Amino acid sequence: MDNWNRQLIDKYCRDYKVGMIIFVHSVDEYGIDREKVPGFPLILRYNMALKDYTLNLFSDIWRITRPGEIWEGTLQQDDWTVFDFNHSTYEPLAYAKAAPPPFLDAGYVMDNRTLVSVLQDRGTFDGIQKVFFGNGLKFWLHIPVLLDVLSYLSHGKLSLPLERHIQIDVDDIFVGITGTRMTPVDVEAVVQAQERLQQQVQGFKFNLGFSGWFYQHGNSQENEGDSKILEHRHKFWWFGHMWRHEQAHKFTQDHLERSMLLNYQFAKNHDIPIYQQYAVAPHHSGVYPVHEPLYQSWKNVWDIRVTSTEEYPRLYPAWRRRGFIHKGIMVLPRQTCGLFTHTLFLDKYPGGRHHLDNSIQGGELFQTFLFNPINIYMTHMGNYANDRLALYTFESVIKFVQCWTNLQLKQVPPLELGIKYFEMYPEERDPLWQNPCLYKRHLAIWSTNKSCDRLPKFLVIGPQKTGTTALYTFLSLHPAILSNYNSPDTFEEVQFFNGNNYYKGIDWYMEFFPIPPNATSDFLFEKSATYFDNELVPMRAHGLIPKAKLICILIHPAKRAYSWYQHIRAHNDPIALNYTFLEVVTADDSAPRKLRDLKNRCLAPGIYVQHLSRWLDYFPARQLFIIDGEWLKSHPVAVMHNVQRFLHIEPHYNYSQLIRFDPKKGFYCQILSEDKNKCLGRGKGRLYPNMSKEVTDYLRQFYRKHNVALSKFLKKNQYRIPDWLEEELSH
Ligand SMILES: Nc1ncnc2c1ncn2[C@@H]1O[C@H](COP(=O)(O)OS(=O)(=O)O)[C@@H](OP(=O)(O)O)[C@H]1O
Repeated sequence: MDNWNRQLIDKYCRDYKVGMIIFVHSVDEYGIDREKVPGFPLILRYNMALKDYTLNLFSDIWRITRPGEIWEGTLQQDDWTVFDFNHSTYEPLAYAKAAPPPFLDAGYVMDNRTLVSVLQDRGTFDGIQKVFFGNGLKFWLHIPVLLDVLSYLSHGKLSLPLERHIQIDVDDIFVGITGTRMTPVDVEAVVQAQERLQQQVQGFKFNLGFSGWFYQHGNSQENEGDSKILEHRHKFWWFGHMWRHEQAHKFTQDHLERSMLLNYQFAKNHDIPIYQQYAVAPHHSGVYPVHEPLYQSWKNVWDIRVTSTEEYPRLYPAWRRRGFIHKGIMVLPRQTCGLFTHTLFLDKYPGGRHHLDNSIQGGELFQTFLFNPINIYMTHMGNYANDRLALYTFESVIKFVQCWTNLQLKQVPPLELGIKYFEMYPEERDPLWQNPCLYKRHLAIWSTNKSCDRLPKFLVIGPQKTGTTALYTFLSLHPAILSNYNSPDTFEEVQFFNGNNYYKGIDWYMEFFPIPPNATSDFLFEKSATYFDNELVPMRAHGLIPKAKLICILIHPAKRAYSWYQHIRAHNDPIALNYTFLEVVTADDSAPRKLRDLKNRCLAPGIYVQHLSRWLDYFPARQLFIIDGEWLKSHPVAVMHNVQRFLHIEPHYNYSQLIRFDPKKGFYCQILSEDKNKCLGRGKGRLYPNMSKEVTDYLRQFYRKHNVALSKFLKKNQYRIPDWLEEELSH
């Protein structure tokens, strides 16, 4: 780094007490095995092979990481950097011994001293705290160390809690083919393992999921195993499934409720304690993508409030899994423990036993514990039978976690866990619905009678009062374009992606669309003029219909604001009736709150550049078409020609045969017959006085900088500049 930049960074770090974390790579140049750091009493020694790694017991950095153990044996990489220093600012964080390099030169002399592989600089030398890692994060122990370093250098701001909540679901406790199910000795082993785990995980109990129909469906020993489980039933938590383990998405609510009721009755008959308000669905089916009847049946039969899945937003990558709340049911992310329905024996473990052991000893499973304050795991009954792979896995990883970390493991009932999760991650409460057809796994657990063809291919996004209804009407005249059905509340607008309708889910949304007779050539669409300026809509629309095209209309923002004011006056808005347009747009901080709110609702949508940028954060510019609203009024035939080209729609219609200017209305209207037109209602194309010069000047000033920015934005993204904007900027 050149000197000037380096000085700037150093000053920044000193002034704001910002620390540095430095990963030092060994120099890959023959003959260079050590270097002095210029200006520092520090020497880097390169390309070392190390063994027997240990942490400095006396460092005050440790929070999550627990020092005191030795990671024995030779470490994998042989290009470690170690640190020699000569100043009290330095304090070792980790040490190791030198291991013989893989290719020994003649005359090689083993260095038996303790070598420093992670070094803290307390900042007394140059005023900046630093931590040097003599290698990257491939060595597992550097990951918890890094977490502690982050916490330390951020003065506690970047810290994960020490508490780790754990829940282990044993799914399908009676389900499994003969020969793979639990026998009485397996059940005893589970009970004993649970007792051991209770010493390490406060409040621990296995959480057993059952489908009653399968009870006593194994061989005689396995049936005894089933009875044994019930003998011990009060030692566990239980959660209900479908009676015959059905995949929820294939069934109606009626069927699901009957199935759940049978299972419920089974639990009652066998005195199984079910009071946790938790359930999971076989194969994640119906949880996500959401099958509404499952949620409803859960509520009706079991009063379920919490569930978990690996499928939201997608199975891979596991670290991106999130939760959401739907219809009052908390859906928590479930973690991967490395055991699946089919992994029944340790020697059949995919990739071999060492693969599982690596995952436990610092690898994926260990890191899952490390990074997630809340962990829900699931395995199936078969992994508790036979060689009891699940018990081995969980007991080993918990032991490992306790050996190398200070994490406090505990378990709380699922409802409490759900509440805790969303207190920790409130931003995850709202779901982000995605298109089930874009992911094979989701498609496989989505109802076969649903189809993504019932989702729009394009959206007219607004903003309000720019001519969106006229465009909607003109579009609907095209034989290959099908609009949504009307909503009883919001008429031709569905208003799904903004506001509370979004929480009703995608089934609700799809009900607004016909099943297109020809899915490839037909274009479903909807227009909701309030989409344009809503903060959440671009993200949500992109989540569900990322390939959709978008159309928006821009008129002069002052004109738009005035039309909107007239619109809400016509709808008897008390504030708009009480205040003139000038009073609304010039309301300052001392004005009543309701007036200020109205002003904001009136003017904010017209800051077009802000909203358009947000849309382009999610959608590529080529998917968005911008119409000059003045042209839509005066030359709608030409505009519709361009819209059809943008949509690539066939057949290409000449709109002069469909619409014509109606002198009485003063706008273009649909041609019904030679002498009859059908125009938009009285609410569109209202008559009202012109804006006063005073308010025109005021708004011109108000929007000036936004319009300048808009023009730059449009140019940058290769859009045509609307005539009204050209003219505005020429003033
Ligand atoms: N063909 C045709 N017929 C009638 N009106 C037309 C037409 N083309 C554009 N306009 C202009 O559309 C304005 C209403 O805009 P919107 O339909 O977007 O309003 S809304 O947001 O849906 O309420 C409406 O605004 P006002 O003039 O203020 O009523 C019209 O100027």
